[in-house]
Amino acid sequence: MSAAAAPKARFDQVSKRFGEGERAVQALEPITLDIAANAFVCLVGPSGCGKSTLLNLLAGFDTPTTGQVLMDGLPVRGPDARRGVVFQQGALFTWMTVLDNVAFGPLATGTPRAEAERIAMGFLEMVGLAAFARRYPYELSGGMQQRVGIARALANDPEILLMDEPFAALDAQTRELLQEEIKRIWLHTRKTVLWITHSIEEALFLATDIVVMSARPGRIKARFAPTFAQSTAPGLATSAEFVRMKAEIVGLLHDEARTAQRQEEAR
Ligand SMILES: Nc1ncnc2c1ncn2[C@@H]1O[C@H](COP(=O)(O)OP(=O)(O)OP(=O)(O)O)[C@@H](O)[C@H]1O
Repeated sequence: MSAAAAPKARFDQVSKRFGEGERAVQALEPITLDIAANAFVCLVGPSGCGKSTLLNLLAGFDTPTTGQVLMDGLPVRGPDARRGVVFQQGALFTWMTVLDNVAFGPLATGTPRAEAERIAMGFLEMVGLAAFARRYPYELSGGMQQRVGIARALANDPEILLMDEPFAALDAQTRELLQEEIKRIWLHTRKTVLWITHSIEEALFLATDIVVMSARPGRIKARFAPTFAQSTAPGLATSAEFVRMKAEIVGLLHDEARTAQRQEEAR
């Protein structure tokens, strides 16, 4: 019998507490979570349950209070290019062209300019923005800027993509189109992804693994393994299995959202 494949990333009994004394916030209870290589993991949970905290710990932006965060079995000690991060707002360099934004990572690691631009153009083509390479971010819509952000993250050839509500600021139509694009890119690259969303439909559409978190202090309440990420067929959201799973996750989140609301009111 073959041993189970080692996870790409692991949260090993990771907890996080912010601050000291009476004002301290226990953001995460000890959490153990494996992220398999090539998985598309979506974190869902009520506001303030610690989703961004978890993602930031894996990014290396912060350190756990207890436990450890591992990538390929080794502790994460700070940000590095093997993990690419995309935030809610693209955080592009406003003074650089789209091409230079995407070429920035390869240039920073010493890739000659011609080669860096070739790499950047390849990813701009992948997100459908090759024609906008010489434009500046302010000339692009919010959705286009997010696509540049994704191309920029991919250009660094990270082993894991960390996406903190990357589509939250977009309108519903743009969001749907970008979800299709992300699915296409994931099917093509099979990058390991950790993705935060408040949209259960988005999670069902994209994820191979949905992790439902409880209200703060964050714990893992349930996990689901939907199969819709493998399919680009139209009408997935109306299939019986999609509707059933969505209802189950909505039900689980309902009580947690109530608890989170009460916590907010008590603050
Ligand atoms: N740097 C910090 N200092 C103090 N408290 C913090 C800090 N960062 C996060 N918190 C608190 O930790 C808890 C978890 O926050 P986090 O941003 O991880 O939640 P989230 O699930 O991503 O929320 P949302 O869905 O609203 O983005 C919250 O109560 C938040 O106020």
